[in-house]
Amino acid sequence: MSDAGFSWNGFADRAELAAALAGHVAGRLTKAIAERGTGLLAVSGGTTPAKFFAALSHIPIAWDKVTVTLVDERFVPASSPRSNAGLVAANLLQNEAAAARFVPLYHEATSIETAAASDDAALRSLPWPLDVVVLGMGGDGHTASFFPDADDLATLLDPSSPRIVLPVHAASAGEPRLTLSLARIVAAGFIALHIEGQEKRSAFENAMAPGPQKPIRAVLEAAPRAVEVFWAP
Ligand SMILES: O=C(O)[C@H](O)[C@@H](O)[C@H](O)[C@H](O)COP(=O)(O)O
Repeated sequence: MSDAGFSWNGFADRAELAAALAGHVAGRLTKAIAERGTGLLAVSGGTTPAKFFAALSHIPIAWDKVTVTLVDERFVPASSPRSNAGLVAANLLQNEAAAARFVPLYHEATSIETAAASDDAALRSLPWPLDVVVLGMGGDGHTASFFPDADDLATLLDPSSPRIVLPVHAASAGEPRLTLSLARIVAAGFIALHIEGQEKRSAFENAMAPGPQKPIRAVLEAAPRAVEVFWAP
């Protein structure tokens, strides 16, 4: 299956997907390091990526030249079981990948707005654009923390936003979120969407069908290059 906005990569099982996606990401980071001396990777959290993270962590690339950050983060400390930073620390920043520099999004702040503003300033020094971004997707068609019920969703999805990090309030999100802006996500050299299971496949196909635009389709339509979808049953 292929479409202008995406290219479909289906796998027989989740282990095969994890190995393939890890290989693609490692290759893209190696190419970036060769071309510009550094690699910048943003990954998503949630329950899907752990196997992919483990596979990537074992691949011997020049991890000391790679900066890893998050596509989005729940407004919780790394010690929380809800923390994406905690997930990345436990599953990706291990083995060979332990040498990478990690830039988290969460830090204590009086509000999510204050945290997003200080993140926005702090992350400006990273070697943008992203070389690789790995997105997930919820059954409601959200990606990153672009939840369909988010306050001011239009700001989050603004492809011309000057912001790097934005605050998110969405009843369905569980807690306030910090997210990379769509503008930064779609500027990545390689954009992967990692989804697993029939429910997510159906949700993706529904989001691509004519009808009210879901956030995942806003990302695909704003991306200047096809998004590589990685799916296994
Ligand atoms: O913080 C998060 O939860 C993620 O960044 C989010 O965008 C995730 O990719 C989707 O919600 C899918 O989550 P699952 O992998 O748990 O289905």
